[in-house]
Amino acid sequence: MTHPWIEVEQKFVPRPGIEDRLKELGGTQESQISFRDSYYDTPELTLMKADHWLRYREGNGWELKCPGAGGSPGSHTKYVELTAEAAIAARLCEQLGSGELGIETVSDMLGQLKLQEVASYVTDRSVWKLALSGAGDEEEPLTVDLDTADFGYAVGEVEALVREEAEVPEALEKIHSLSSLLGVSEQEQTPGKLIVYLKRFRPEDYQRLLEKTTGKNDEQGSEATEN
Ligand SMILES: Cc1ncc(C[n+]2csc(CCOP(=O)(O)OP(=O)(O)OP(=O)(O)O)c2C)c(N)n1
Ligand SMILES: [Mg+2]
Repeated sequence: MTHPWIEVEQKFVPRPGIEDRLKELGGTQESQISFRDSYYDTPELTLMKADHWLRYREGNGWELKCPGAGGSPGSHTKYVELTAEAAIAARLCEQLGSGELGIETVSDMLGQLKLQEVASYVTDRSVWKLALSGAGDEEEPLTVDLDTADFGYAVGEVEALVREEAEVPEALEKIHSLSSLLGVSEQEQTPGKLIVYLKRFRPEDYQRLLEKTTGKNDEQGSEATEN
């Protein structure tokens, strides 16, 4: 079986003129897309509290982001993204302590696992690719996503996808270099769309998430602010 991708990313607040800056740095706009994400969890937010993020992305299907090994110090995050339904189903059973359900499609297990929709919104995304000068031809360029959610929140992210844990430090170095060229501060803690959505529209759930027991991801939770 192929390893799932490890997604290493840093979010930032897109400042005016960001597209011009990306062009100056040799970036090219790859696509402009629009998609709806619907996030699911138990009424107690068991998954999110354990840093697991289950969503249905229209056009892509089910996706589950789980924490990568080793934690995520600083302002970046690192997640393993599962997209194979059987793998997602197995991880959900494990995480929710339900034992084997004998069901391999996520839609069919929602009811038994008490998973319900907690957020749903459309994102307009402008996708940019940029190779840092000095990087070899064979190097994967970095991706910069400029997102605007339909509830009026804009956020950017610099992202690298790697296959192996050993590639994470190099990916981080590249992300930090590009972030600094884009004028993104190392200390910047920019919340993602879902966190801002919960804060605005599901404040009780947002509080529940903030009150989660101490763990390695608390630093992200406690420092998140809505800009
Ligand atoms: C306060 C706080 N913020 C973020 C997290 C982590 N987190 C929150 S929601 C969440 C899931 C949503 O991930 P995100 O990258 O923000 O979504 P999006 O950019 O639309 O998807 P992509 O196309 O990149 O796959 C995570 C990992 C946390 N645990 N606590
Ligand atoms: Mg992201």
